[in-house]
Amino acid sequence: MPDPQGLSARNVTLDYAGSRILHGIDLHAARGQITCVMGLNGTGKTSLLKALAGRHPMGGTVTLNGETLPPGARDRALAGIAYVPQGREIFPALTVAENLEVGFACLARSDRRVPPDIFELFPVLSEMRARRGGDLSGGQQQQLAIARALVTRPKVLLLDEPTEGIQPNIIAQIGRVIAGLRDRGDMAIVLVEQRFDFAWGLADRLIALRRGKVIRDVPQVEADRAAMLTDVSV
Ligand SMILES: Nc1ncnc2c1ncn2[C@@H]1O[C@H](COP(=O)(O)OP(=O)(O)OP(=O)(O)O)[C@@H](O)[C@H]1O
Repeated sequence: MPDPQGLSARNVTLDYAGSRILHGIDLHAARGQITCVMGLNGTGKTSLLKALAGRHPMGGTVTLNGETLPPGARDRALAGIAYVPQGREIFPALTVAENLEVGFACLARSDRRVPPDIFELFPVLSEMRARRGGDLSGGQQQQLAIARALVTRPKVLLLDEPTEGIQPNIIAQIGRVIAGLRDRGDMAIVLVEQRFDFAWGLADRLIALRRGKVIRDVPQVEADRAAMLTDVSV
């Protein structure tokens, strides 16, 4: 029985300059699970995450644990939605510590500290606290982007292609961190991912998008690997 707690989207639509990109998306990302969204390039995966994060105007509704969320990135962040964008968006001239502190903006003053478990999850960030974000490798920047999102103690973590441009040993490490966050049981994770095997290995639920519509939405244990692969790559 899936946990009814989590993030639900109903009939989400999104337009760019009058051109419809998302055509009424429904999804539920349960707390304590990884919901993986896959699909071809340009099919609307990033747009969907931006809509959920309040980064782009959308139609439809988004609820978190049954409460309807307001529009807008700041209010969604305050409600517990954290977004790790494609390309990471690290501030290159700020140090690792300063990049992490960017996450403080949506925390009460008394909560403005980096939880110590962040450095347990990403020991390299502890070693590199004083280094500039721009001096980090791609894999280190990805770890910093996820850590910055975790600083806000989110209820929902939206991850856009965290393995893009990253070497295989770091991909495996990032996979272990994402699985570990899921296993804590208190967060709904939505993962947009192009690497099929990575997604297949991590996901509890798989959603295939095509041309801005959900064409498959299935628990991983019930999914047909070949059918899913066809959905997201042909
Ligand atoms: N700011 C924008 N203005 C206009 N069109 C856009 C904008 N951003 C994306 N698009 C278009 O919207 C469609 C969906 O793009 P989106 O980036 O959401 O897809 P995606 O599935 O994440 O692709 P990718 O895997 O390449 O990142 C594409 O046709 C893209 O060209």
